[in-house]
Amino acid sequence: MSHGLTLAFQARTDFVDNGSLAAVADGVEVSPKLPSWPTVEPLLAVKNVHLEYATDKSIVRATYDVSFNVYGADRFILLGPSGCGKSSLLKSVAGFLPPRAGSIELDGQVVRKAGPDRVVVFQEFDQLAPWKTVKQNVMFALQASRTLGKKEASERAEHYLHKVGLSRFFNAYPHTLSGGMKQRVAIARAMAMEPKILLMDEPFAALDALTRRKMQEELLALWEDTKFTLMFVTHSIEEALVLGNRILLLSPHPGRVKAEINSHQFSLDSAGSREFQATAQRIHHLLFNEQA
Ligand SMILES: Nc1ncnc2c1ncn2[C@@H]1O[C@H](COP(=O)(O)OP(=O)(O)OP(=O)(O)O)[C@@H](O)[C@H]1O
Repeated sequence: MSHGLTLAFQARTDFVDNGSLAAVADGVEVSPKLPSWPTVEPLLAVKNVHLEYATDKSIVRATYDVSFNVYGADRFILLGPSGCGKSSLLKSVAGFLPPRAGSIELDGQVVRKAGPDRVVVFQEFDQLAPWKTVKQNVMFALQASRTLGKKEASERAEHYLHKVGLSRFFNAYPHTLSGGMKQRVAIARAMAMEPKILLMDEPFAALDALTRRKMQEELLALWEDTKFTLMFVTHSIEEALVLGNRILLLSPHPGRVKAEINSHQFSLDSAGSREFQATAQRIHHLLFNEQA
């Protein structure tokens, strides 16, 4: 299956990269100052964001001066070691964690709180209401957010449950589903909201390797189908390369931007290729501060 993006996309990502970032096309080149091309507005603009948590004893800095842009139909990956602030950035974009400094704008509007235009899928299998059926879980989000009335919510829920292969499970309760099926419900519920950006925080990390691979295939097939905008957190280099068209590399705690990489040329089929392995190796070096 091919999920590479068009040449137009390639040009776009190249000219919008910040010259101060190490933009590593194919994992190798640091971008020079680029020529002035027509401007394409980002869907999501994260500018100089510092994130902090105040605990009883101290202030924990989660990220330091992080900037990046996400464009429509990007599969944008946040990749970095444990504790570098990936989930915190996702939470901040979702509107749950206000930046200590800097700004986050979605479609030109400053993000100040959570909203139905940003929906998060988490890693945990207990994201679903256990007392509601699969279909009720999907409908609930649509109705509670006043996105749709009951009839339309029912139709939309069925539509997205079909898409994730759960047509036969509308009336099942979450405890009767496997981990992969629960994640499919969570994905259907999020997609049914038709958010401007779908936020995923290591959604497949708790699944066994075979199911994880299947879910990656399914997510890419969904993306081929609807070309939604995705921001996806992982600490797996392989998962980042397979799923993403652009990858932001973050340094260890507190997270800073190390580099931005174009990875649209890779697919699940290329995972064993020499180019894929070489790029994975270079990312590893970049992440851990070794000579690339
Ligand atoms: N609620 C919180 N209170 C205090 N500190 C927190 C809180 N949540 C996260 N942190 C701290 O912020 C930093 C970034 O955490 P975050 O969970 O965003 O990292 P991460 O890159 O997603 O890690 P992982 O890959 O392990 O999930 C860490 O030092 C973490 O201990």
